[in-house]
Amino acid sequence: MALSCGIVGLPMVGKTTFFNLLTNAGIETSTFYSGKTTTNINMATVPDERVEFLSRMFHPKKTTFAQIEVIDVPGLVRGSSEGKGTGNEFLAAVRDSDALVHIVRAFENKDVLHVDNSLDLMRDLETVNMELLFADLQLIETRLERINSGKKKKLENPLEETVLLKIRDVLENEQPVSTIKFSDEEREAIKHITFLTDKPMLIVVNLDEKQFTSGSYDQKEEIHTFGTEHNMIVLEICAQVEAEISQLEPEDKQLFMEDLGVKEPGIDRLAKAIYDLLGLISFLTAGEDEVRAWTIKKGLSAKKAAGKIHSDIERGFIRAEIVAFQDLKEAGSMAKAREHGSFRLEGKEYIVQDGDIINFRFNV
Ligand SMILES: Nc1ncnc2c1ncn2[C@@H]1O[C@H](COP(=O)(O)OP(=O)(O)OP(=O)(O)O)[C@@H](O)[C@H]1O
Ligand SMILES: [Mg+2]
Repeated sequence: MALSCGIVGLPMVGKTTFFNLLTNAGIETSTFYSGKTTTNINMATVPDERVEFLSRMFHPKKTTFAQIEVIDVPGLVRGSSEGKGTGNEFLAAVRDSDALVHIVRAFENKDVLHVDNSLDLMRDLETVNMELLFADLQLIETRLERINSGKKKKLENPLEETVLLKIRDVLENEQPVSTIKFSDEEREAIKHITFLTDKPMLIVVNLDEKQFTSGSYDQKEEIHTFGTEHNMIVLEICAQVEAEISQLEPEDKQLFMEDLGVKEPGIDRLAKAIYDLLGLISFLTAGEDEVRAWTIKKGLSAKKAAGKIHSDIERGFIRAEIVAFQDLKEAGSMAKAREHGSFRLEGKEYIVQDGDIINFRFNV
């Protein structure tokens, strides 16, 4: 299963524009708030110069980059607890995602209405965070009702109700679930429920061209302080211009990016931030058939990493033959890397490192 991230934010902040930028989906955006209720789901390719390098070296039949599933839901409106708006219902679509990308609007654009009629990043951030919190509260209420409706009660883990009540208290004090320390038993009792306010979150500030090139905008400091205090990465992008640039021919692309002062395209920076946030790394496999990047949790053993490719390789694992990407790149060819003694044979307990190029030896 691919890693997934859900894009949330107020209406008209550039969520779909950002989604298009990441996935090249070309979904129509508009300057007016249509109240559209479509959820867009598509895959974003994680750019990886190592894959490109290996692909040039091996000329494989197939080159496969890592992918991230991106889910774009309609904007959230304040007051879902009082039944306002429809966007909030669509949060169900992002409930199972691995991380949330929270877009806030900094861009000035007279043609695009702001739902609260003014620009205020901190207010907007708060509004959306509160909606996520309400959605979690609603989930708890529904669950508690079901438990207390009698029939189900004896089937459930008796601890579940206690834990839910504990979480409800925290949410009612306007604190996210992520602030709660659970014991292992408590985690176990609620493992079938996922909370939006428990998910790793990335803040993406959507700037206009002027703000982006100058690097300054109102409340910049506040938002970065908020990010630091809440363990959230803050990324600044100019979704609209970057989306336009991403449609250009490669040569023009480079030119316009330099013009805008973009050193790294939005998707590169987002992917890095998400990998960072979730503690992920990539290892690579390379051969004449396929060059491919695989995404795993940091700290995984070689045997477990093999299972990512196929359960047979995990089960029949013998050894992993590994060369670090950097060593191969410096050597220039597999043969040279071998001459330099850069190849290592590692056992099943070896902890896979980012950029390891691995050839698994196995026996089935
Ligand atoms: N960085 C930017 N600078 C200027 N205008 C922008 C920027 N990003 C997006 N816009 C404009 O804002 C408008 C709304 O964008 P978009 O449709 O992506 O928002 P949305 O958050 O998906 O809205 P909804 O909640 O209705 O789905 C579009 O006209 C888009 O071109
Ligand atoms: Mg949209």
